[in-house]
Amino acid sequence: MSETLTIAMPKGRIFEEAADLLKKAGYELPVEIEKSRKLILTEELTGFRIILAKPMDVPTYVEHGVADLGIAGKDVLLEEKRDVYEVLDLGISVCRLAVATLPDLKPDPVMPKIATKYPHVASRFFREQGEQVEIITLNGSIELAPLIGLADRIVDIVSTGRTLKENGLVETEKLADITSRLIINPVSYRLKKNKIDAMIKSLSAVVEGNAYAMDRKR
Ligand SMILES: Nc1ncnc2c1ncn2[C@@H]1O[C@H](COP(=O)(O)OP(=O)(O)OP(=O)(O)O)[C@@H](O)[C@H]1O
Ligand SMILES: O=P(O)(O)OC[C@H]1O[C@H](OP(=O)(O)OP(=O)(O)O)[C@H](O)[C@@H]1O
Repeated sequence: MSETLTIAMPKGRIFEEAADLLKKAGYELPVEIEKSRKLILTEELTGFRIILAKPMDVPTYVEHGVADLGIAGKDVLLEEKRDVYEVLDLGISVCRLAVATLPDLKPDPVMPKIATKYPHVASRFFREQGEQVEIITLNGSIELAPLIGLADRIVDIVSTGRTLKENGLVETEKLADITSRLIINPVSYRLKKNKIDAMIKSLSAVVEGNAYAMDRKR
């Protein structure tokens, strides 16, 4: 039997763009993937197996080798620092990690509070800036924190800037540009090198084609 490749795909907003890339690269996805509640799906023809995971958990599945490959946001990789190879910038789910605040807020002069879903990234950033802060970890709706008096600033994803604008917040610093990446388990890469290299090659061609099309649009 030919060896199976298992890929951890993030549910949620990355899924559609990632699925589109895979299809364009010649990897058919199981037909039921759009409407099923199943979390493991196999493409019958190729034996290609897909597990559907929370975006933050994708690197965990790949590090432990239960998935050979995965697709994860750079934000997640910066936060988690897992033992995986990051082999390709897929150029999808483009956004940035940034600091934002209310424009007229008087920050706590002793120990400003920073609300975020990315406590490690935020701690590193403020440590490097030489600023002492208290990190408050939240799981979502981060923009709420300064509005309700829980934090002085936030570190969060900004894409269109609409969420900041509609909540009267302003971006003050950028921490990192973010896109989704293809990650690989180091052992899988040794054992299934040919198949994985073939996938990297065909995905790279699609990513390059997309970037070229974007450039032409500008
Ligand atoms: N507004 C956005 N625009 C573009 N990309 C984004 C945006 N927000 C997040 N992302 C990227 O998409 C990834 C997944 O985001 P998503 O909101 O689906 O996940 P999540 O917030 O971790 O999951 P959940 O909402 O299920 O808890 C992030 O890790 C980031 O790389
Ligand atoms: O700049 P924008 O285009 O407005 O996008 C940014 C928003 O998108 C993400 O939130 P998400 O929708 O994932 O919800 P969450 O707050 O529950 O994480 C992020 O956390 C911001 O809140």
